[in-house]
Amino acid sequence: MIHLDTKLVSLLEWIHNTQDEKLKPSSYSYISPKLEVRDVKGSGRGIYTNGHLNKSELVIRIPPSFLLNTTTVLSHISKYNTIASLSTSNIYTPFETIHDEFTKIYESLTKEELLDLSSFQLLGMYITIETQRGKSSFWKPFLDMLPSIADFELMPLVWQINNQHDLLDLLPQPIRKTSEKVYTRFTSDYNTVTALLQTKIDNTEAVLPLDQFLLAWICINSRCLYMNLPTSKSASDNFTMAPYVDFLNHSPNDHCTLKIDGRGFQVFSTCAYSENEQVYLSYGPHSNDFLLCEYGFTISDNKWNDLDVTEYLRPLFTSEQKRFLKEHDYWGNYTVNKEGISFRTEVALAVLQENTPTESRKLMGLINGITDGVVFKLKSDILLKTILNKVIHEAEQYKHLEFNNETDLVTRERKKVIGGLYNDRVTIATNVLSNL
Ligand SMILES: C[S@@+](CC[C@H](N)C(=O)[O-])C[C@H]1O[C@@H](n2cnc3c(N)ncnc32)[C@H](O)[C@@H]1O
Repeated sequence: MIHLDTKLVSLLEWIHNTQDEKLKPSSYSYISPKLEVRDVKGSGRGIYTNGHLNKSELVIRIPPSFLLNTTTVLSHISKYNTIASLSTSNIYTPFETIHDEFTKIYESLTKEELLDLSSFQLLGMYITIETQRGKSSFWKPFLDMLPSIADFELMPLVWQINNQHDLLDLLPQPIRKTSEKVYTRFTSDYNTVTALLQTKIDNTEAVLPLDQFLLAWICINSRCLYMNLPTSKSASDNFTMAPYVDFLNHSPNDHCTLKIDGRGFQVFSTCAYSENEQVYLSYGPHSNDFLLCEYGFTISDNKWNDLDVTEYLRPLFTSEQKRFLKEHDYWGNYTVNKEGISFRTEVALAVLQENTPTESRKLMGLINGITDGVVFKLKSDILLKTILNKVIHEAEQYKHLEFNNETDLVTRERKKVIGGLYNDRVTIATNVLSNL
């Protein structure tokens, strides 16, 4: 039996709220009675079956009004604002509005200012504010169930915000770069929202504390699901947060599938389940490097792992070779995985063998798919062997981190995960080497 805590009970009651008279019975929220939320060691909460599930069975449906995205946020804000045109007719918003110091901010935002924000910025600001509004927020049952920052202690973004450079310095270089990009995205969003609020209020730091915006931003990043929205400006804005669906943990293999239509967000099983099985969703074909930087976790034997060898190859190109690669869109992102080398890497290794690549018919033959590039293979393999041996040699020096015995438990777990990333690198490099 699971312990259904009171917050979960409130969430379920809220999700099943049928006050929205515009909803037809067929589009009411639905959570299969054969599902339950349980704590899962090492991965927060997850969804389990408590009975047999058939293949292709509808297991969850969350109607549009309970999805948190630009459409619903703009509809809710427009209740405090004269920007009626931002409200969308099929979104239920409570008839009674509760006014407080925070809703004054909503009142003061113009349509242009709101529409200028990206989805991440708008939702980051909204979640940070609504969390502080407590009981006055329509979204309280959902916000109460979001994780805490402690759930993201493995995420390098958190180390960076806390200035833990000693840990960041231990990361393999390509992963540092990935994490740097996440940090840049975060700071840009935080600065944009802060700058906007500074034009409205005097106490921006109190309304938008860095740590709370950070948590909201990470929750969005790790729980958003992509769907087309009428209010989105770009493809990257097309996402939603979906209560309850967001308890699904990731597995590289699909165990359920999503369907999005006018009735909202629906989840169907893609295989039969027995009782007591965890129901997973694949977040995408993500390597451990990506999962750690974007979601704060890694998985063992991840079939999507790859090894980025760009930094080993980059210094070897002459300026002419570099220009050639750029012109043909093959500059950077050179990877190998357990299956072998990517085509980009194969092209890069071939280019290194041609002093005047623009004049090489062999090279163009390879790029255009006319030849199989076998003429380059011998030298490519020799160079690749040198690089992979270097990767292994470097990684061997950090692998021990996986078995560190730090007294501080958080540091121990963080170092373990770093050691695991080096181990992943050794595994891939060894695999590729054995096939050369
Ligand atoms: C969409 S949420 C899934 C529900 C989440 N476990 C919770 O407690 O709310 C995504 C987050 O769950 C955790 N997670 C998901 N899949 C995981 C897995 N396979 N192993 C470890 N943690 C996982 C990570 O913290 C990730 O950022």
